[in-house]
Amino acid sequence: MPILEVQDLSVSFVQYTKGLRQKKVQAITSLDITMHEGEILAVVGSSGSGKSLLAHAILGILPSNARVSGTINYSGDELTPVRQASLRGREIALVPQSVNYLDPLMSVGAQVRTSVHNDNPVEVQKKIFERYHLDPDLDKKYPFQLSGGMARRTLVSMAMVSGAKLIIADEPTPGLDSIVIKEALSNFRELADHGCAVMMITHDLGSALQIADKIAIFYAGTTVEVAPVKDFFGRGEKLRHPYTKALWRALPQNEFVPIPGSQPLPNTLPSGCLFEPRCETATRECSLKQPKIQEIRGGMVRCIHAT
Ligand SMILES: Nc1ncnc2c1ncn2[C@@H]1O[C@H](COP(=O)(O)OP(=O)(O)OP(=O)(O)O)[C@@H](O)[C@H]1O
Ligand code: NI
Repeated sequence: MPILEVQDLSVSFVQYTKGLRQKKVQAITSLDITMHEGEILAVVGSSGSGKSLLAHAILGILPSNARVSGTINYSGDELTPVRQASLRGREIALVPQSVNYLDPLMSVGAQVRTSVHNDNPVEVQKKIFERYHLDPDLDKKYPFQLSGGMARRTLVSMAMVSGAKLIIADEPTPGLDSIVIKEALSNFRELADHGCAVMMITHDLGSALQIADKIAIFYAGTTVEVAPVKDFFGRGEKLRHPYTKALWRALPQNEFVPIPGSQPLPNTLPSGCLFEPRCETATRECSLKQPKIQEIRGGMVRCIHAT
């Protein structure tokens, strides 16, 4: 049974423009994702593709003006707002993208200790401080006294000690030095090898391929492909979606050619396939309606021409 199953998730925002006129911003459209225990799934997509919103939808921390539809199941049962509140920080932990999520009024050590649920908080906090090269003196300091890197290491520590079964790490490593990044990534691998499911959100396909088992490619608020890491080789012959192939070929170690054009904005989405305006292999049919996600060769893809 999957630990997490997101089906047909859509998230939109109503914005008021001049004269109280309403405008709908469709940030996530019909998004599907499945995760299993012991698995690291990397969610890869460019800025604005909906990665953080997916994380916030799973944790139940979307802003109040968000309109949500679709279902999210955790361990076989629906994640209702009540369940989200009771599982948050315990069974489901977030490493947030912004360091502003630290509580400004609580000392750093206390924040890490309150994240420990199944063990001795004082000992666990000491150990994790050592592991992430956080000075013992930081215990009594407050978030505003930390550098950006220290704050980020604190956030990663909090998820690591939580004992969560599902960890969602939203861009956990920017600004960290390479030793700490390696430590954090090997920690995620260790947790996954002990049965935890880890969702690793990043815009960097190259680093995602180094640690994940599966890659979900996001584009303009939906999953265009979910592929096992082993499919990323050569010229991308095994990949299923034109956007995934283009991203793979755009890596510096491959052809290093950028993809022309840009991702559509949430308030001007095309009515057909969201990638159609930039797709070299698009046909007229592609512009008519958004293709459904389908299973092909052990992966998922949203393209009518995929084989
Ligand atoms: N509160 C909000 N009101 C209106 N639009 C929003 C709101 N929050 C997010 N959006 C829009 O939803 C889209 C997806 O945002 P999201 O933060 O999930 O992107 P992301 O993939 O995490 O990007 P990044 O890599 O920059 O963190 C963006 O276009 C953003 O402008
Ligand atoms: Ni984000």
